[in-house]
Parts: sequence; C-alpha cells; structure tokens
Amino acid sequence: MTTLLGCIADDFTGATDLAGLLARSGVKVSLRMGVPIEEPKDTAAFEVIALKCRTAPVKEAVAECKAALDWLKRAGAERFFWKYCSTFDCTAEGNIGPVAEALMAEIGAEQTIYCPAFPENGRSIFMGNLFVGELPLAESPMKDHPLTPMRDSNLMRLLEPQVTKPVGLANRLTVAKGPDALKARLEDLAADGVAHVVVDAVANEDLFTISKACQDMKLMTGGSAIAMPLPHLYLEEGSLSADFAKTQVPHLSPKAIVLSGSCSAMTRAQVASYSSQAPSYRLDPLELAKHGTKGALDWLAAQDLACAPLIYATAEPADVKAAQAQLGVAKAGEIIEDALAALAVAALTQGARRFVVAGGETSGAVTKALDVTKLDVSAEIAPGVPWSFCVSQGQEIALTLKSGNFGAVGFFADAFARLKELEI
Ligand SMILES: Nc1ncnc2c1ncn2[C@@H]1O[C@H](COP(=O)(O)OP(=O)(O)OP(=O)(O)O)[C@@H](O)[C@H]1O
Ligand SMILES: O=C(O)[C@@H](O)C(=O)CO
Repeated sequence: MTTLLGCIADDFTGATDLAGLLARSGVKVSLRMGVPIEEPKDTAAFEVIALKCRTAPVKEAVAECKAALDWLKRAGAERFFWKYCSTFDCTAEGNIGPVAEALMAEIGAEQTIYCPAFPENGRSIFMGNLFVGELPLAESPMKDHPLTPMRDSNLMRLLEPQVTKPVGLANRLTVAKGPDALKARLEDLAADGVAHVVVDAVANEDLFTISKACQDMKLMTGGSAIAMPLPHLYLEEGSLSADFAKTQVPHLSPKAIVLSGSCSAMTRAQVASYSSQAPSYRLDPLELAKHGTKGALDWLAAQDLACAPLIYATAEPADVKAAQAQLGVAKAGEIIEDALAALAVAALTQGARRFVVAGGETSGAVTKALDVTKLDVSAEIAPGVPWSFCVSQGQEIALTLKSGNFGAVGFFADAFARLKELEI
C-alpha cells in the first residue's frame, strides 16, 4: 500500500523504538536497516528507515537522510518523521538540526517541531528544558555518554547553533490548552519567521495534543512517543484503513545470546543483574586493541547457548574515559562495535536464533554484520523495545535492539520470557 508516513531514525534502537510504538496501534510497520537498495514495492503504511548517523560527520548524515527521504517519497509518503533520541543525543555540530533543516528544504516545509519527550520512559520537556526522570538532562547519566555527552538541558540552546533559521518554544501552558491553541501558537511563531519550534510535553496527553495539532505538518521531528498517536489520527482522518495483519511469531531454537555495548546507567544495572544469573564475558577495549577478539571467540565457542550467555563491553564512566584516553573516543567505540559484530556472527554460526542487543551504535554494527535488512516488528518487552523477526544469512531469527536506557533492571531475562509468551 502507499506509505502514509515515512520515518527516518538516526540509530537502530531508536528505529525499533519508533516502530514498536507505531505498531502498538495494530497497524503494520516495516523497519528497514539502511536505505533499501531495491525500489519500494508492497510498502507498509508506516515505513521506518534505520540509519546509523547520530554521530556521523554532518555532511554524511545529511546525505544519508536525503537518500532515505527520496526512497520514502518513492514509496508514496507525503508526511515525514525525523526520529532522534529521547535524550536529544547530538554533538555540537549536529546532527539533529542540520538533518531537520535539510529535510525541510527537500520537502518544502516552512516549520517543524522538536519534541523528544517520552513520558513512559521518564523523558519530559518543560519550558524547553529536557528532564530524565527528575533530573535535568545535563545532570542525568547522559552527561557521561561515551559519544554524545549531554552538558546542557535546554533544547533551544542545543538546537540554535545547529540550524540557520530561528528557534522558538511552544510551552506547556499552551499545550495544556489543547490542539487549537497550539496550532495558533505555531502560526504566530511562523509569522515571526520561527522555523524550529521546541514543544513542551510532560505526559502522554500532551503528546496527543501535539500530534493532533501537527498531524498535517510535512515534517515532524522528535523521539518515538510523539509519533505514537499518528496511526490513530490517520484512522480518524480516513487516510488509513485498519490493517491488523499481525506479525507471525516463528518457532525458533532456544539458543540465544545477549550482546551489550551500551554504557548507559540502565544497561549497567541490567548487565550487573543478568551476569549474576547467566554465563558472562567482559570485553576490555584495551585488551581487544592489543590481542584482538580471539579470547572472546574462544570463550563463546565453549558456551552452551541454551543458557543465553552475555558478552558485554558495558563499563563505568571512569573505565570508559580511561579507555578513550588511550585509544581515542571513536577508536575505542569502533573496536568494541567490531568485536560485538564478529561475536554476533559467530553466535549465529553456533546456532543462536534469539539475539538481544543493547545500545544503538552497537545494534547498528551487529545488524550490519548479521546482514539484516528488514525487520517485522512484534510486541514490546518494555516501552520502546519490541521483539522483531528477520532473516540473517538464510536463518530466521528473533532480534531485539534495546536503547541504552530503556527497560527495567531485569530486562535481559524479561526479553526471553516475553518471547516464550509470544510463541504460545
Ligand atoms: N568500555 C568501553 N570503553 C569505551 N567505549 C565503549 C565501551 N563500551 C562500549 N563503548 C562504546 O560506547 C558506545 C555506546 O553507544 P551505544 O549507542 O551502543 O549505546 P547507548 O548510547 O547506551 O545506546 P542508545 O544509543 O540506544 O541510547 C559504542 O560505540 C560502544 O562501542
Ligand atoms: O529515543 C530513545 O531514547 C531511543 O529510541 C534511542 O534513540 C536510543 O538510541
């Protein structure tokens, strides 16, 4: 069918997060890993293209996003969504603003909104400031992120240096008045030439108000949650006819592996919890730089994958900093991503058919190595983390890509329990 909403996500866990929230409505969502080589055919109403461009050089990110946009246009989409992290992960140069501005120019959008709020996961925006739980972004564990340390909580201040046109705010007091008041505020800002509008949201009701006010915008930008109401709104406006074809759950070998390259606070707690119940192996970037992956591959080869072992690079901020000081930030990340990618392929060869991967960059590296190009999105394990099914090297596998800070402490065990439930 013709695609109604074309979505571009800046990392792989972000893309599954978005696809999972859109799929909550029951509509079919297709998730593509990278810009498909083949021309659009039999596309879904909601198409999500996952890119790995959050920390790529600006020019590269813009070019990739434009290529994704072109594909989505050819799939018939006239409305688009630019998905970035609910913690607004970016560097001083971008890529949130430059990509948004490039997409706006391509599709002729005069104005767009920025709303990374995800209240179910504790992300809220008030007076343009982003909170993670009760902490301002810059005081949250995101201040120590290995690639995009967030040292300011004010979204307007973060965005301004990344764009050429004026930035403004539609605050919670306006959002609380409902969609018409928000529309009026956006029009006033547009009349003043404000192209980039940060919109406050602290609860799911705010997201519904914002989506309703913005559903006709050519481009919306944000975290996944602001897109969640769109299927329902499209059904209401009549552009979408309900397609409740459920994703089939295949019966797969119980052999499984957990691969974690996220150093986020929640993943650290999840790794600590799971490593007390399953065999686990810690990857040390300095050791990998010196001796390569042989030690880890040998360890994996000796494991019974029915026990769903864990391999992790997840480390405390001080250890990450120490490794980065010796290897450089990009090199340290790359060494680990390469190792986890090689271990994923080895696990597949050893018969693993259930993969849990933690971390957006990590997920990008692992799915690329597994040669996964399209995922059918299934039910969520935790808000924003669905199971999905795909084919890797001719084998059907189950894959979940977990955003660094998502899921509860018991997430890894929860994931396998949820998959068992789905199989019944
Ligand atoms: N011990 C370590 N030392 C240095 N870098 C590390 C270490 N462990 C992981 N990394 C790197 O840190 C980065 C973590 O980013 P990743 O996107 O995978 O996780 P995340 O940011 O927590 O997840 P998300 O983007 O879903 O929130 C990766 O590039 C990874 O290779
Ligand atoms: O929005 C989020 O927090 C996640 O989907 C994400 O982008 C993690 O990389």
